[in-house]
Parts: sequence; C-alpha cells; structure tokens
Amino acid sequence: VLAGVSSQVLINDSQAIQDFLLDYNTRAGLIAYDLTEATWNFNTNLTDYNQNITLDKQLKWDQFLQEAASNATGYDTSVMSEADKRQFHIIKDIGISAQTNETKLKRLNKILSDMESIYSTAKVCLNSTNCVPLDPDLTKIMAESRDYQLLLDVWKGWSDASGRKMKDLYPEYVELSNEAVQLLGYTDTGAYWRSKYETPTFEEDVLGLYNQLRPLYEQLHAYVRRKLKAIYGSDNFPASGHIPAHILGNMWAQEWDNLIKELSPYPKKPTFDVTDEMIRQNYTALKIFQTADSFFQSLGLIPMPPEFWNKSVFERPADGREIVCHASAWDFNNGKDFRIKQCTVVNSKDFNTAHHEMGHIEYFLQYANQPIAFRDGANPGFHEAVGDTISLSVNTPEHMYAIGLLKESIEDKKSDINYLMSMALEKIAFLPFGYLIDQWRWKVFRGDITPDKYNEEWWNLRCRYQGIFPPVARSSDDFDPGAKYHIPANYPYISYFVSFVIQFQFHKALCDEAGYKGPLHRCDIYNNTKAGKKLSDMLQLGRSQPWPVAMKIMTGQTKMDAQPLMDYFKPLINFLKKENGEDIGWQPNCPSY
Ligand SMILES: CC(=O)N[C@@H](CC(=O)O)C(=O)NC[C@H](CC1(C(=O)N[C@@H](Cc2ccc(O)cc2)C(=O)O)CCCC1)C(=O)O
Ligand SMILES: [Zn+2]
Repeated sequence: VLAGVSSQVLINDSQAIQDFLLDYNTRAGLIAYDLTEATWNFNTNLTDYNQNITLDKQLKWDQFLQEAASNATGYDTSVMSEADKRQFHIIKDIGISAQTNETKLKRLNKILSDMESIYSTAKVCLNSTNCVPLDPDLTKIMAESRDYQLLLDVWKGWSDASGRKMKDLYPEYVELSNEAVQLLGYTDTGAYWRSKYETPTFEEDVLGLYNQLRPLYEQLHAYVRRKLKAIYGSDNFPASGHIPAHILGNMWAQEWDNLIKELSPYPKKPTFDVTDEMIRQNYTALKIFQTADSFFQSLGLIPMPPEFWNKSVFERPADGREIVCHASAWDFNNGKDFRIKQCTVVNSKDFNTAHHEMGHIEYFLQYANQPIAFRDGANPGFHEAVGDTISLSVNTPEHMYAIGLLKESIEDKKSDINYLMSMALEKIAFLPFGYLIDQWRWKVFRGDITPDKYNEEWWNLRCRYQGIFPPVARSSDDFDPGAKYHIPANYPYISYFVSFVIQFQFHKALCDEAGYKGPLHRCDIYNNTKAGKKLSDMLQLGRSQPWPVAMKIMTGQTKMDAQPLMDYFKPLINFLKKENGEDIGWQPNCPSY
C-alpha cells in the first residue's frame, strides 16, 4: 500500500497568502513579547519561580512556531514574490523548536536554562568567608592582578565553579539539539547554525580569513610572550612557545588590552586608556549610555526610545538578587520596547561594551518595520559588527579628545604605535579565539568530538590556534568550554570572528563615505550624517535580503575581506616584525607538563 501521500492541494490564492503572513506577524509579535518579558524577568532575577514561567512561555512559543511552520507548508511558494518566498522559508526554519516530542522539548529547554543559571550564579571563594562572582570581582582580579599564583587560583576556581558543574548536561543537550534540527533535515546543530549565513562555502571562507590573519596574530603573540616572560620569569614558559592561559588580563585570554600598561611599546607616551579620566569626571553607568546614544544620534541614526531609558538595567542590582550579568541587548518584538542589561563598571572596556550593545538596539530599531521573519541581522556577524564599527571611531584619540576624555590627541609616531597596540590587544588577540570556539562546537555536534574527549580537544584547539596552554593539568572531570558564557548560553560564536573582519570593512566604507583621507585607524565619523545614512540604509534591510546584498550596499562589493583590517594595523605589524625578528610561533600541540 502506498504510504499515505497527502495529495493536499497547495493554496495559491494571493489574498490567502497575505492573510497567512498578516496573521503570523500579529500572533508571533504578541507571543514573542510574552516570552521576551518572561525571559527578561528571569535574567534579571534568577528564581525558580521566574524560571518556571519562562519555560512555560518558551513551550508556548515553540508550539506556536511548530503550528505556523506546519500551516506554512500548505501554501504554494511557486506563485509568491521573492520576499514572500523568503518569509515562508524562514517561518518554516524553526530550529530546535521543531522537536514535537513535548517531553524531549521540555527537557532540552530545561537543560539550556539550567546551564546558563549555573554559569550566572557561579562563585569562587577567595578565602573561607569571601566567595565572589565573575562580574565584577573575578574579572577585576584577572584584569589587574600580576600575582601568578592568585591568577592561577582564580582561573582554576572559575573553571571548577562553572564548567565542571554542567559537564554532564552538555552531552545530553547536544543529543537533544541534534535530534530536533534533524526533524528539519539538518545533519546536526552546527549545520543549522551555519545555514544562517546562506553560504555553501562558509567554513572554507572563514578558514581562509583565519589563515590570512594568522601572521598578524603570530607577531602580536611573540611580542606579548617576550614581555610577559620579563614580568613573570621564563620558568613559567615552556620551550613549546605557548603562553600560560591565565596571565593575559582576561579569564579566557580572548582580549589582552588589560595589559596595555606593561605592553605599551613607548611607555613614556600616552596609552589612551580613558578609565582614570572617566572616574575623575565622575562618569556613571547612565552617563556612559547617554554618551553612546549621542554618538549614534550624531550620525542621524534613531535615538534610544523612552522605554529604553525607563526599563534597561545598566548596573548590577544592589539588592543581592542573582542575575545574568553577561551584557545583552533585547528586542521585545513590539516596535517600542528595547532594552540593555549590563552590570556596568566605569571603565573603558564597559564604555566599549555599551556601544556594542547599543549597536544591537540600533539594528532592532532600524528594522522594526520589517515583518518579524526579517527582524534579524543580514547574517549573525552583521549584528555583532554594528556597535564595534562605531567604537572604531569612538576609540580614536581624536574622538576621545573631542569628548574631553583625553587631554591631548596623538602628536607623534610613537603615540600612534601605542594606540595601534591598544587596539591590536583587543582586535588581533581575539581572532583565533573567535575562530576556535565553534570549530570545537561544530565538531561536537558532528560527533567528531565525543564527550570523553570534550576537554582534551578544547585544549588542543586552544594550544594550536591561540598559542596558550592550561597552567595546571586538566582532569577528566573538567569541562573548560562551560567556563565561557556562550557555551552554556548556547550562543553561536563564529559571528564574532566574522564581525571582527567585516567591522573594518564597514569602518573603511563609512570613512570613505565621509570623505576621510587619512590613515584608517585615525578616522572618526562623529557627526557625519552621510556616513550614518549609508549605515542605516543597510540596517533597515534586516534579513530581508541575502547578506551579500547588504554587504554591497555598505562596501560596494559582496565578500568578507580581511584587507581593511590588515591595512588598519599595517604600521604596527611593521613595528612588530622589526621587534620580534625570528622569535615567533609555537608548537601546534599542547606542551606536556
Ligand atoms: C537577547 C540577546 O541575547 N541578544 C544578543 C545580541 C543579539 O543577538 O541581538 C546579546 O546581547 N548577546 C550578548 C553578547 C554580549 C557580549 C559578548 O558576549 N561578546 C563576546 C565577543 C566580543 C568580545 C569583544 C567585543 O568587542 C565584541 C564581542 C564575548 O564577550 O566573548 C559582551 C561584551 C560584548 C558583547 C553580545 O552583545 O553579543
Ligand atoms: Zn553582540
């Protein structure tokens, strides 16, 4: 007997198609608002009560998506416009919400919620009475301490308090997530995540970009290694050439700009770190966001709306409640309510983070009139690049001088090198980290890395790509990937690697549009509404077109291109090549103890 082939007649009436889309957008907006509100309440007050409400709303949202995706298959896309075809495709492409087995879906959502809670409430006891969280305490120690052993205790303590606690949840998550996306025809979760780029050669493209940029990282790594050897003594540095993972000013060694005072090539010249001046001028968290908002407005972009100022959380609440301190930007899907949650500390790092988060909000605002299916970045890297592109202008000595956070701008070549070094310690240092996180996860989702090898393979990638190594032997009970927010929070990460490349393309494009002629690293598009218009023309598209269309609107061409980044840092790389000579590189494998 033939399997019951449903010979359903596809609906091809144009009015019926428009009615479906209108109904979807209306209902999706309301249900998404409910879920976002509940998730916000939970993230800003991590109680079981709030978790249960959030999980209940999540299930309702998943079931709505399943129903809409199922109904959408009843329509004949061959009679539709390209735009409507694209909407229907996205409406059907519902990811892990596709899991129709309610028990499995609830278990998957519970595991994800629990992993993020474990991370966000983890604490390290510095002594028998003082146990402190990552934000701001451990972050501050990792940034400011130069005590090798204290840094080691905090680094190990954090991994024990976070990653170890979720070790057994992760394999279960992987299995349930893969099973869900396989219902949509994806081979595994990594394939589903990569499909957001709509680029068949995406993995090769990012590998190509990484290989192009690797020489810049090798030069920076060699310079920093030599400087740190002088500080900590060469005993702690193995012959393999790796740097201990805990002495780079950051819990994950992903950005090294907290070491600028020790690493500045010309210590007698300014380092352009504005933290002290911000404190001297009594900057508050609110003033940081007002300053960011005024830059966006100077470009003619949309100002932060009243709800943003009334409902955002700009500081860790003082009432002792547990919250998710990891910064984030929220779109409540009603065209009016947009918020940032950030446990802001008054320093230059959080000043930049505020611009990064506001970049997300500006994107939300610019595409608010798009149908819900199109309210997303042209690709996930675009969403991450908006705020950072603005920050490339904001961080210039010229701009910091213009807003009174620097008493002087750059007056000579040495200061210029110091500035490029401070930017390289954030942008070049990040590249291998931004690349490797999802190399690990894509392999885990594919089954190329099994649970018994999770931690070993994590460190093989960290040793190989970052040229760092774990300062204490790792045990089979460790789960160091879980010590990095985006793993328990289930955020794809390659979007940041893409962003760190394309933000320099965007910066160059906007500087060209503004008629700027000087070196790229000194360009500040402040007050330039012509550049602002080019940016908003791209942002308004949201995800309504494939990202090469958005890239062409911004840069005149359709590809990711590392050249603007390499041009930006050229003077520094020349300096480093002279400084480093032949003392560069490291063995691919981790050093043995
Ligand atoms: C509702 C919701 O969750 N929304 C999403 C946004 C969206 O998808 O709409 C969101 O808010 N994600 C949070 C995440 C926070 C930050 C982050 O995690 N950054 C990476 C990498 C990095 C490092 C340096 C840098 O300059 C830029 C990025 C890290 O710190 O490792 C913390 C500091 C900066 C950005 C973010 O904003 O991307
Ligand atoms: Zn972001």
